[in-house]
Amino acid sequence: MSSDKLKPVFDKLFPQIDELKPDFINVLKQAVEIPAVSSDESLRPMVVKKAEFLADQLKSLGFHDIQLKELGTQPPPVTNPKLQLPPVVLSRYGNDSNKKTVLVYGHYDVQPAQMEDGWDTEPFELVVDEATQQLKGRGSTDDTGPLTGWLHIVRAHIEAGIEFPVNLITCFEGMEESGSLGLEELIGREATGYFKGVDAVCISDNYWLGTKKPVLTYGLRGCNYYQVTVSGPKADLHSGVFGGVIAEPMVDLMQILSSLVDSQGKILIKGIDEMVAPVTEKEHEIYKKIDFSLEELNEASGSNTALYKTKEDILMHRWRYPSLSVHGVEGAFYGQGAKTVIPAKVNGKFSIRTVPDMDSEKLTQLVVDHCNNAFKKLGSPNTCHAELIHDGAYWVSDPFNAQFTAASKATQVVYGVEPDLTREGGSIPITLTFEQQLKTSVLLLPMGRGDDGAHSINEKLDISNFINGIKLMGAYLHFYAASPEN
Ligand SMILES: C[C@H](N)C(=O)N[C@@H](Cc1c[nH]cn1)C(=O)O
Ligand SMILES: [Zn+2]
Ligand SMILES: [Zn+2]
Repeated sequence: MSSDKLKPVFDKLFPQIDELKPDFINVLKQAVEIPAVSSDESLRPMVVKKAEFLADQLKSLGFHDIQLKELGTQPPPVTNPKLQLPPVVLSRYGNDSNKKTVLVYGHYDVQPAQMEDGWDTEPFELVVDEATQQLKGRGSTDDTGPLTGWLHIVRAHIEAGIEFPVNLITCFEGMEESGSLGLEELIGREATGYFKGVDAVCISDNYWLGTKKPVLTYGLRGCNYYQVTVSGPKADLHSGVFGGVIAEPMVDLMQILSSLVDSQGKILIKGIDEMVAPVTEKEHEIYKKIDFSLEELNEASGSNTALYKTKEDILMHRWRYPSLSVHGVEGAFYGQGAKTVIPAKVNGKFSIRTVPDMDSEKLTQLVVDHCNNAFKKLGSPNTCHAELIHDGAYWVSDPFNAQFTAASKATQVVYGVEPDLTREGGSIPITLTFEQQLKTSVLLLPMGRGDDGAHSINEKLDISNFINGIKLMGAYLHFYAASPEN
């Protein structure tokens, strides 16, 4: 359908969204205040509380068949073997057999955040910064802001008296930041149940490449997350008494971790490069068209530490090559001051972003063998164990199908430009499962910008991205509803 035919709808809908801005920000504020950190076992009740908050919101908007689906206990490694996974929030808005059905996925869990990390404001308080016109707080862009956008677009239709163009199903999970544990099985179970008849899946959980140009995303890297544990003495020890006398786990761990990747970002584990799909001639054309620069990367990272200088190299290393990042060490001294301790047991955490055609199981075998060999070479009397914590698949799709066409038209209406077609360096582990189990296409429709600081300190969402992002969701649903194909 042409934009002209939908103009009367947008002329009513968009001013309504503008008018509801304070209410939308208020709902986001309440949601951000719940510290739903999925990786912190002690905060699991908060993750559940946020699911209940969302269920209440959905109920008040008239969503029906709202279900908090339990996923059972969290599999190891976990401290509390009885720890329950947070529920998946399923709900429906509309049930008209003449309309298409769109499933929207988002995650209500967030990454950890503490003032000590260097935040300027309390991470679990949404700060409306009038000077910068930004919303600041953990989850503002990843993914509480975009997730609540789906609720807001329903509210705007109700208030404006506009018929909602599709049947909507929500699938909001609370474990995305921790590997989407349990969700794959739920989708398998519900493919012919709750999710029967889904025509398309839309996910708003990634970011524009830069800060100015909207994008639609057709690819994600996967993520295999590992921990390597080195254990020695029974308890932490005094380094004056035992230093130089016993083998230190932390020293062993540092050597294992430094054998994984070099300072140029080259992965040193043998056999990985051979699994990566070769670069094609045609591929180079894709990078040329993308609006991005080294300067934008430097601005977003707040540094001049880029490993690559050209746009093509940067994009290829973000999108189509694997990377290995070392995240941290559990069990080691990390606070201020000068504690003279020898940690007894340390877990090094690292992950590998995966790309076509890497095989997750084969990769894990290579990683475990590499860590065991690196440890063996040390001749240490300590013990070492390397294991996979979770894995999530990479995903690449066709960016010219009916959903992408609808979203491209919507972007032109809302932002006045044709979006760039991008891939994402991050991961949304469940994307491929939706595509395969529901046999539908998946569209990634990002709301925030590349400099939003997701997973970092001072995470923000520009108010204009929040409001235009909600308009974009609405326009996409209208264009998709009117498109002749699925
Ligand atoms: C892109 C998305 N918003 C996100 O942040 N995903 C996480 C998913 C993940 C995988 N393992 C742990 N978390 C990410 O890319 O890190
Ligand atoms: Zn996310
Ligand atoms: Zn995230």
